Amino acid sequence: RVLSSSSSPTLTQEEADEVVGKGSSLIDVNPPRGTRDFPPDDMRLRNWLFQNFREVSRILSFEEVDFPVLESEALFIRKAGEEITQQLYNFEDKGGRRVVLRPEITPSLARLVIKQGKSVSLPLKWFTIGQCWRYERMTRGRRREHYQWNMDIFGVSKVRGEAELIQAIVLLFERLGINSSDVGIRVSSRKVLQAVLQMYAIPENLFTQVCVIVDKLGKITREEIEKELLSLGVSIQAVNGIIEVLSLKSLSKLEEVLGSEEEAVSELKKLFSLAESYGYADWICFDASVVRGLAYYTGIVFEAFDREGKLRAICGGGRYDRLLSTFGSEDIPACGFGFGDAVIVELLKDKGLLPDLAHRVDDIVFPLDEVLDGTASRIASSLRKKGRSVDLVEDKRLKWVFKHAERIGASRLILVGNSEWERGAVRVKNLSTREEFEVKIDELV
Ligand SMILES: OCc1cccc(Br)n1
Repeated sequence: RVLSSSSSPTLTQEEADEVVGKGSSLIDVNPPRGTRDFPPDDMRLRNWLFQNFREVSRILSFEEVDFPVLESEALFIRKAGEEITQQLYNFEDKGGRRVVLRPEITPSLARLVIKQGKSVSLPLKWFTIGQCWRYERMTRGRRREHYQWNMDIFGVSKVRGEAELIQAIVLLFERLGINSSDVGIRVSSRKVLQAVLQMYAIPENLFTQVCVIVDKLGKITREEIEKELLSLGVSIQAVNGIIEVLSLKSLSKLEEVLGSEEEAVSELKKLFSLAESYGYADWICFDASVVRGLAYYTGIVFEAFDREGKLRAICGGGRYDRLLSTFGSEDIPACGFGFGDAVIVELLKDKGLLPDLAHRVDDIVFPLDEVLDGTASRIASSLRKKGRSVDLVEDKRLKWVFKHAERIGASRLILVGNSEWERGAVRVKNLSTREEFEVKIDELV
């Protein structure tokens, strides 16, 4: 049996040939449905985006954490009918455990906070960038994986937490060249809906399901929303009241409806006041229709959107003060957001803001004669030890080498030739000034 690296028996060569068919059709070279490869150009763009995520996280003094993509299914079993829990990429592993490829990261963050218990001092501010999965019938041909930047704060109960997170989002956009005329951030609070449900004496235990339904406002018809709410036992008066309040776009109107003593109102006013102090007030707007689709949000919620209205939400988040108790632990106030890697790239494309990230190297070293291949290796090695990126080329015509140098944006072309080498030197061509000169090897830096 052919042993794989994990020394568990895999296919014999004959079995492998049967699978592929000796000399017959090629295997399917595409990645699994709904997933992506990242060839060099795409990987450079992804690294550039993730480097900006990381830099903003550092600037906000967040610490990086990471988790397995594979999690226990139990972490994501929720009864509120969210799309995310109805599309779990779940399966039973060989040990009979129910596991999932995680659909989001917040539950893993909560799990680690609980696990670390008293050993973590609050507040804690963690960030991570990780791949998330869903299993959706490919009828809609949507992706099954994306990468998400998450920033979360545990231990801050005031809206200072949300204000910090929104600044991170604004800083990220500004770093990418996006401004507040391109993108806005809608802000509301689930306490708005909570207050409305109380006005209509709707039982608290329906709150989460109502949130998940009204999150679909704008995505499904008002009739469908009404139907789903009525099926929960919400009266038609309450349905109309809910939709009326959720269509408010003015905080002062909300205050007229709910009163200034209502927590939803005072918290939102505080957040908008902090936004002025942070200097990002022009980015945010109150919009009562924002509830976000995750069951566990309990307070302020927000989402960034492109003002042309062409794209899905760019990122979103909110407060989730009672997530830990759903895992049987003491609650710790928390807030966070998720920022996916797909919509932002569509927005950058639309705005002509994709950066030029061609492959770049410092030097190309090329022996003009194959007997100098050892010398060329020594020169390349010496430059690399000094931290220069070097592309060591051989078996190519000089014409190709010049084209290659242009293509990868090399700064210098270092030609190793017999005559120069006899003088202990090499020929250096500066590819930006086109200057060419001979350099003694021990002076080459
Ligand atoms: O935002 C929902 C979601 C979750 C996991 C994977 C993908 Br693609 N999308």
